[in-house]
Amino acid sequence: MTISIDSTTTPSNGKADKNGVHIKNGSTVSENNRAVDIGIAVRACDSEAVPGILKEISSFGTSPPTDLDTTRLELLANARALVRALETPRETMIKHNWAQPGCHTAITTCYNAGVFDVLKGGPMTVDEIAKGVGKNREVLARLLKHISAMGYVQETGSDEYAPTNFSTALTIPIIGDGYPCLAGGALRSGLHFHEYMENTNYATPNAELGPYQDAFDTKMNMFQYMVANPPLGKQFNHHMGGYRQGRPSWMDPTFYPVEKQLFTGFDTSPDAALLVDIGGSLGHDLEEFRTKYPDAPGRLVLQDLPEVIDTIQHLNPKIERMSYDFHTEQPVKAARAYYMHSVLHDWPDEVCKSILKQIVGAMKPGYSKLLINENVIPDKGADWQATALDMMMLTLFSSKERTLNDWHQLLESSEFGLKIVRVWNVQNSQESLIECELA
Ligand SMILES: C[S@@+](CC[C@H](N)C(=O)[O-])C[C@H]1O[C@@H](n2cnc3c(N)ncnc32)[C@H](O)[C@@H]1O
Repeated sequence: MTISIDSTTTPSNGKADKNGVHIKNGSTVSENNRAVDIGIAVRACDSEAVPGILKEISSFGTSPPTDLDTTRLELLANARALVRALETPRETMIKHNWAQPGCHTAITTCYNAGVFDVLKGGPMTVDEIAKGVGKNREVLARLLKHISAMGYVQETGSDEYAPTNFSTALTIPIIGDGYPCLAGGALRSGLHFHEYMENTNYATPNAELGPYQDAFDTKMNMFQYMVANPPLGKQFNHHMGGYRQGRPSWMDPTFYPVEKQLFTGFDTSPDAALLVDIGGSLGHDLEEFRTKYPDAPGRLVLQDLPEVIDTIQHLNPKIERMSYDFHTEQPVKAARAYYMHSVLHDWPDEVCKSILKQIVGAMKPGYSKLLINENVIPDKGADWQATALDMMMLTLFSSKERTLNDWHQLLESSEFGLKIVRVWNVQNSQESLIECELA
């Protein structure tokens, strides 16, 4: 069967451009669709691939060691490939447009209502859950039904649910807070991005008046907006603590030889700084460093905006808290290493240069290092988590996850006199450690 779109019919409140493309509310529909048979939308996306994927999966045996992250990730990649191959395009389209956004909505609302905290003691009925959280039963029942249909809580009876490891993990604030934080202070920008691009004729987004400012009708950047709209700021800081859990960490000896690169040759004078974490949020990285290297010499300094530093409740007393705006003079001079984790990706090159200028001004030639913990997007075969983050950077900050070439261009720009000494990485890590020194 062939569907046809009547080329003489323009949507009543839409318009057609000179290519015959219908434009309505910022969306476009190409008339080329007329050539495609609807049958393709209702058959498995790639039945021919299914036997090969199943063979690959069966090669893992009946009880693969899923505690080994490499095995687990390979199996997961195959399982995802199997789902994509078996789903029809129509099903995938419905999943993207109804099921996944609906699931995010349902989880966010239940999370804010405290449902997952109560459900931890389950199985329990919706009546019991609604009573436990003191909220409207009718809506909770519908939200839970969708979360269950998506497989994230377990249905144990009619309007009765049991927790899963996923729903229980949501009760840890650094895991669960990502939902209300992104729902309230971020995702709107992505939802309106296509309109922003249409309105700007697909120009590279502008950082001052970008998609975020457009969608949120604000002059603030995302950090400022979240701080100005509590509890988004606090939730964002939790999210920063959560997204990195379980990933390979640069401070592990198999990733970066910390002792050889940082401790050897360290200036042992009393006020010498070992590591300055710039834009370090609540200090999760320095906490991890302190735990992994309890006898490390020198000061550990945590720097972030005062609104963030002032919200820190628990921090190892050996870590110094310092309110600092990274566009101003770096107060800690000649540290062994200045460190930034997921900071430069938030900003376009011009803003990064302002941040880098302050660091370079404080570095001691032949001694100080700049350590950047970020994605280095490969030319081929990029990881989906890294490209997902790139979409966030594009729509939230008009910035990007950088390729190796991008990093060379930014960091080795002649105005700084920096050179990349080495890019460190390990298997299964989306992030790298880019080690720089003054040239
Ligand atoms: C994406 S978060 C990364 C946080 C942390 N490094 C991590 O990886 O979990 C970026 C951090 O930069 C901080 N930041 C934004 N603007 C800043 C500024 N002008 N000066 C200092 N820190 C800033 C934010 O408050 C936030 O904590």
